[in-house]
Amino acid sequence: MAPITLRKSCTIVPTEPTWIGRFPLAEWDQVGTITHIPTLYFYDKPSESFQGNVVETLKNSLSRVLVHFYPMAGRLRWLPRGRFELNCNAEGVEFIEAESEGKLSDFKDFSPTPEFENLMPQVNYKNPIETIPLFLAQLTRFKCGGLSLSVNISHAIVDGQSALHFISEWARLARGEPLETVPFLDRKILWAGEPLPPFASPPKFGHKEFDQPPFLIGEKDNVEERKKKTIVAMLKLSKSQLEKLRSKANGSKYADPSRGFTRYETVTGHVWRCACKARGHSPEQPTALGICIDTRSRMQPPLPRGYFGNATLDVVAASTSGELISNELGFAASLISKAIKNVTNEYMMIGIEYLKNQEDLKKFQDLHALGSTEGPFYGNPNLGLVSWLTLPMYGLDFGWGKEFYTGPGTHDFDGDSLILPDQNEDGSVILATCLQVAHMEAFKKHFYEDI
Ligand SMILES: COc1cc(/C=C/C(=O)SCCNC(=O)CCNC(=O)[C@H](O)C(C)(C)COP(=O)(O)OP(=O)(O)OC[C@H]2O[C@@H](n3cnc4c(N)ncnc43)[C@H](O)[C@@H]2OP(=O)(O)O)ccc1O
Repeated sequence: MAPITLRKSCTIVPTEPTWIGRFPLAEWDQVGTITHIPTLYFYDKPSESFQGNVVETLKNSLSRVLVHFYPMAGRLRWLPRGRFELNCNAEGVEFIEAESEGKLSDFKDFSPTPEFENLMPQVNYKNPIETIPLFLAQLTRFKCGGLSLSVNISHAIVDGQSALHFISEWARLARGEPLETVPFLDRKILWAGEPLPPFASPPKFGHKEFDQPPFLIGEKDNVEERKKKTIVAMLKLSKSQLEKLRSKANGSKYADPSRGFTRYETVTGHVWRCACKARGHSPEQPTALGICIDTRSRMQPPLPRGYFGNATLDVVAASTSGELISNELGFAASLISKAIKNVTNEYMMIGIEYLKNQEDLKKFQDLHALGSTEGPFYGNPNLGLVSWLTLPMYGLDFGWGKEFYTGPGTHDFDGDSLILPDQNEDGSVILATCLQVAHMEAFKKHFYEDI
């Protein structure tokens, strides 16, 4: 791919004074992925009808949106016992301008490749955490007049729902529209920095997600698996392939006829089985599947509209490869469905209480990007499949039209997978999966042949 030249980098601060001070974070902010998550938006050359200056439009609206979302302009600060808090100090976010000699058509299918790295603002985690911006954006202009906008947002501050809330309000302000949903900033609603209310009766703990996920039989840790070379594939399932899989799952004795399996349960069950087959596990191999749940509507009472933070919880479905493969698809889907149903208000509160009582949170933090060998690992023999099916992913219009392609940035950790709706809105879905190179071809074969 043609080289990309970084032209300018600047710090954007809120356009008005914002609240300054210590901002306690919730337990869910401080566990799981605490590094940045990149996403990329590609735009055709802005049409003549767009009168403004692209860079100035982006920068001005960014500084205005930061007034409402001022935590994004702050910095993290480590606390004792593997905890951290936010310092709301309005130090700002980073905005980078770059140029490419290439054309957008050089990207064949926009599958994340190592070249994507140059389109994304990089974060150096070797720098002290207090110096790292929580939001970075890079605008790259291509020779053909097309643009890419990549944003890289700290998962320690927000989950997918809140990240997309922030970005879409940024775009609204850029278009000259008012804010649609004022962010709800107070994380005390999730007991950030505060004790939980007492439980009415002694809580029953059944949280498998805090256990170490299984290792490959014969290995005493996951060190070797973490070192294996990985590759990403974007695999499309058409509407008819989805329907075929769903009727297969719903036709099984494990299906609940009153409800049927959802797309997520069906596809995730299928992916889990295919991964076990492709990895060539022995039948007794234990395997865990990580499921990310948005708790906003599951909490009692539900979290306020616009809750801005991390409100997701990871839960686990567990089985053995032999059980998953020898049983029909409905079996895998039913394990996923049960793990999700298990998440009641009490379950979530017990989980938060458990984290509050931990001596150190480091072992629950996924510091992949730091090359750490600690933190949960959902690579072989496990898998993590996050749904982006209902995230408002598409249609980011800053005034020169919607993007023609949006996608996740690079992710190169074995087992990390996402399922997202196809941008064409034709009822198909895309699985973005990262597996070991040694397993990917067999996985693809099963993924399509076992439908
Ligand atoms: C930091 O910067 C970032 C971050 C990110 C991204 C970060 C993340 O990945 S955080 C995690 C994002 N994902 C979630 O939060 C998961 C949300 N989904 C759930 O919690 C789901 O409930 C589930 C646990 C995955 C289970 O899903 P499902 O089996 O589909 O069951 P239901 O949710 O009950 O749905 C049933 C049925 O209803 C449809 N539906 C539900 N909600 C909606 C909706 N809002 N709109 C339309 N339809 C909805 C659902 O699709 C189901 O129907 P099907 O036909 O699909 O069966 C990124 C970028 C950054 O910068």
